[in-house]
Amino acid sequence: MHGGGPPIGLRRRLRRAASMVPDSGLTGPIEIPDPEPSDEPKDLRARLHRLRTSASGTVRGLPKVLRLTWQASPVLTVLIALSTVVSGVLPTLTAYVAKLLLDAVVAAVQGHGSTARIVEIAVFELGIFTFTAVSTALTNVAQQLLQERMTLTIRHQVMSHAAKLDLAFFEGSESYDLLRQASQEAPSRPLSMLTSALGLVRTAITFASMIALLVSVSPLLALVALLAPIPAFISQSKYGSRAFLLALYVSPIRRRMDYLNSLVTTDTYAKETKLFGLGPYLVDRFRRLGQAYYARERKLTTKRNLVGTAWSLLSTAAGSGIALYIALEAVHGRLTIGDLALYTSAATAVQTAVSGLFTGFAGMYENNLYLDTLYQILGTTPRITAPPKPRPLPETVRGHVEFQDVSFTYPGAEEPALDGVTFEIRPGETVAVVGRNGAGKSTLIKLLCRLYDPTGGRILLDGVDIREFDPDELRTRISAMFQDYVTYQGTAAENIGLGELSALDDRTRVAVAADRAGVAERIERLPKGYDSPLGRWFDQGVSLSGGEWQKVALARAFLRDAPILILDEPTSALDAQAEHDLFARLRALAAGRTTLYISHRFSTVRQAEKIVLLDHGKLAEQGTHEELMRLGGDYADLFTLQAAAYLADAVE
Ligand SMILES: Nc1ncnc2c1ncn2[C@@H]1O[C@H](COP(=O)(O)OP(=O)(O)OP(=O)(O)O)[C@@H](O)[C@H]1O
Repeated sequence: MHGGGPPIGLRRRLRRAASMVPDSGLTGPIEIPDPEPSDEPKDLRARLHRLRTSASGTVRGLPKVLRLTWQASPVLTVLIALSTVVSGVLPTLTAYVAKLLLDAVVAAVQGHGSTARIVEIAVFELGIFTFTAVSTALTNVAQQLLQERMTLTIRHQVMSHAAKLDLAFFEGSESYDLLRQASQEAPSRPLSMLTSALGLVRTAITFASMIALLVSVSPLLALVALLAPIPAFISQSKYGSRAFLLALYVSPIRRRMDYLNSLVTTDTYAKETKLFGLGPYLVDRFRRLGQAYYARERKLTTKRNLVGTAWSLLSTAAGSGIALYIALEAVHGRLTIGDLALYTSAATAVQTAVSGLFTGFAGMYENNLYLDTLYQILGTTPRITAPPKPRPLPETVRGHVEFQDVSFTYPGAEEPALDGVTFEIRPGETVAVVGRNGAGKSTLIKLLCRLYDPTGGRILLDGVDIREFDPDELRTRISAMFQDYVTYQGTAAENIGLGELSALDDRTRVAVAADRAGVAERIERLPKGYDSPLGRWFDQGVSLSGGEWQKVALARAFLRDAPILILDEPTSALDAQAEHDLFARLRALAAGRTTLYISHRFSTVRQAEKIVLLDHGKLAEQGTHEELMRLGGDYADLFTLQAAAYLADAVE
């Protein structure tokens, strides 16, 4: 188990909670599972054991937190630690000075004390109050600054680490929550963890010094002050841990509520929700989920507070009994009025300290669980890395690509996406990959870009296994447009320039790339030309059509002067004319470059020098258009099917 990870019992319960909530966010039952675990022994020994396990896990999480806060700012960390110790002693000191003052006043009233002594104590008290105020202010400043520093440091760490992670991490289903939590929740956690831990230290100091002070007055009083808060402590620990469990159990429900909320309030979904009339259905589901969540929360909050109050009344009764006893003792002169005041403030302080101990620990425990996700992300190492001695890529890559018996199965998948694929692309050749949906075409491209490594076989570039190169360097020799290309919220020039960072500000190169993609004229017509912001995040952003966005993405791919060009369905959103123009230009563009494109449109596919047909991950046919037509196989069938549809339309 991870040092600070949830104990195994909790993990099991969480898994069960997750499995009890339906996978779909849209349908299925909405009830929340009961946070009370039923399959775990509830006797005292089992409870103590659970407490010990979670306590040791939490304590083991501390050094890592200290390292994080130290990294963020050593000065602020020391400042906070110092002020904690000081503020731990201050309440005891204040109580003691108050006792001295009272005793001095009583003595003066009885005629055997001096006013000078009272003034002396009052000045000392003023000093303590001033010191308390200053140290509280300093602690607040240090805490706020440290929080900001920590948030920046951790978000920076998560971002720079995420930038190095493999595509597999992002495409895996578990990563979504991890990344979201690490960037949204985790930054604030280390400081809360540290504050809770320091709070514990402070409380412990107050507690110990108060008890010591009480012992000096009367050991019996010290014992009673120690025992009185126990009932309150027990009820706190019971309901506090339940509240935490509930929070964890309802998080899948809250996530679903967030999702439903975004479906109704986000522009991208608005068209469909309106057309299919989903609004009332989604809103009602949100309402019912919210009700179930609230009902459970209400039950727990009410019970926790009512039962908690009942238990703490016991403590209060015990405390008041003692206060009465001291009062009577003071009347008889066996204790002083100052002792009575001291006991009153000590009893309150000890009681607050006891509940503080619990809250502090519960806070640490909870923070530690969140931090676990942070460590999990920071501990994930990319698998696709450069070999110890990467082979340098030649200055001019010829672009000779060979797939040799390449197989690939996605992590967690049962069926292979590619199965023993062997084919060759000669330098400068243009190859089209065709096949039905899910045949493995995009997977082929991901492997060539080394976004995944084959599970079997190898891919050669100019005769060298691509795993021998540094993947980052390899990727500089490849330019690609993916099926799900990105629409950046930036200007037209930036949208194209991101294809080659060194050319980001080179307006001439950007314009040439735009021209190649057939979008130059459209960009020039925009209000600010290449400086027009695209996308709706901007006040004056221009909304491009789907096909225009695709041309911008193509321009981005064309900007990079790489020996290998990969286009995954480059014309899916283009009109017939634009598609024709693009392929007419592609010939010139692809000259001297190895080009691989995926397309479902056979009119464009037939122009390729070689066509590769994938079927269920296997290479089924390859050759030129004429060869494959003569073969009369799957390609010929698909081509004829599409051509017949066009012809039928033409005849009608
Ligand atoms: N990230 C992934 N994790 C698991 N399985 C995946 C992943 N991506 C794709 N697959 C599966 O791998 C198979 C091949 O997918 P791929 O995207 O390569 O198909 P394709 O030929 O490009 O399809 P299309 O024509 O629809 O774009 C599919 O069965 C798909 O379900």
